[in-house]
Amino acid sequence: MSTNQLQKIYKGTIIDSSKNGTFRLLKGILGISTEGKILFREKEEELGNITAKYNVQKEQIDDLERNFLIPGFVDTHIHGPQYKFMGTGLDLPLLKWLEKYTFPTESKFSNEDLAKNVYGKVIDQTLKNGTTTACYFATIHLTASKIFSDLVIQKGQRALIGKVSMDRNSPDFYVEKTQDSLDQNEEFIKYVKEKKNDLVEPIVTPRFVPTCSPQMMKGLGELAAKYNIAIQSHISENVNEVEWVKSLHPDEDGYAAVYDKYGLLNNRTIMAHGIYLTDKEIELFKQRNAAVAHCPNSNFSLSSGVLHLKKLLRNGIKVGFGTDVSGGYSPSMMDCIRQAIIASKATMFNTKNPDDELSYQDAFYFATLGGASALGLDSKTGNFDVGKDFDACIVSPFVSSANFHVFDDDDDIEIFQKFLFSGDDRNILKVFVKGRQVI
Ligand SMILES: O=c1[nH]c(=O)c2nc[nH]c2[nH]1
Ligand SMILES: [Zn+2]
Repeated sequence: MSTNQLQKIYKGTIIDSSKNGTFRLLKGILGISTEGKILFREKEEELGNITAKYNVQKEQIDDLERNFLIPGFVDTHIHGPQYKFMGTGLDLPLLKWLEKYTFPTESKFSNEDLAKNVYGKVIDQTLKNGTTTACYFATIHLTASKIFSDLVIQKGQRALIGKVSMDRNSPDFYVEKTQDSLDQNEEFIKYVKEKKNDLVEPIVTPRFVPTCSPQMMKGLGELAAKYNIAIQSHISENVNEVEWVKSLHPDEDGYAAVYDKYGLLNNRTIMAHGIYLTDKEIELFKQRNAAVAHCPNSNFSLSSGVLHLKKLLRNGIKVGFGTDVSGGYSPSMMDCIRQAIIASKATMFNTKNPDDELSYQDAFYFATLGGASALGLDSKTGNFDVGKDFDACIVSPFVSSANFHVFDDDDDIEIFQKFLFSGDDRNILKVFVKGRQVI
């Protein structure tokens, strides 16, 4: 291997999860290539051999000292435009919340200046919080969605972006005609694909069954198949929503069956929430190898309910974590980790089964590699396996502004837990996506 392929070596504490979800803490070295890929992941003792093999220069070695390296977070469900009202309007349950706050705000994204302003800020804010991959909903507006994709590319985040589709049961100021929507979706898909940016992809995005007619869902299923792209939507988040879907589709065998009928439930599908999925629907998810985005902050904030995460996992369902800004009030995946752990404890209070609790190690996995797998991106990101892109955060537990302190007798695992539960973006010093420093 020629020497110019090696860009940099990080030496120090490297924390991630293995493919099977095992928590790993390595005192080691991580080699990054000039293309931003991971060249090697070795124990520190190998530094001498590696130095000789790659003719490493001193200035190529970055000693992390007491800082540590973690994979960037993967937010599998976030609404870019809703960043505008994040932290407000959490007094209503889903359907009323959509009507009173969400649709009026999203409808304003016909304004390109507003789109530039809000989309720029949500990308900056999530990157600052260590989210290197985000799966975004935009709005129904084609131009604003294009602006969103341009900004993501410019700022260097890895992302899936969907122009939202909705042609029924929507206010007259925020609704599309079916064929117009399908045409504009196709234009958006082509627009993003033609950028040939290997970090950003389009994703087919029916808002949810109540706002999408059968013709719309059928057309979107066909677009996803034609362009071989991913699909995202919402499912079984709220009891009234589930009842509504039943009344709209009385002949179908459940909410998941409606998506399935229109080709929207497959191994590139990620559905947010899934709190009220029946056993039969979980089985259908399993058969289709579809994923669930667990959004605990939103589930609490909109009083939707508590997902029985471990039940999905025991049934072999792929799961990622999502902030669901702004049903969720935090853009941070560390908040999501904490709320997922709390949600699992709430489940355990009911079931009395200690195995229903989520460990911090597992929560960290779902916020990184688990999310990448749920989005079909695990060959590229999610941990520090050789050959993947270097999507990472350098974390410092020692910044003076931090929300916690480290004491002399704290070991690495304790320091990591302090960061995970009590830390925040002040501890995230640098963020990289495919080797490019984006923060
Ligand atoms: O949390 C949610 N946020 C939304 O914007 C939405 N739309 C449909 N269902 C939804 N759930
Ligand atoms: Zn959502």
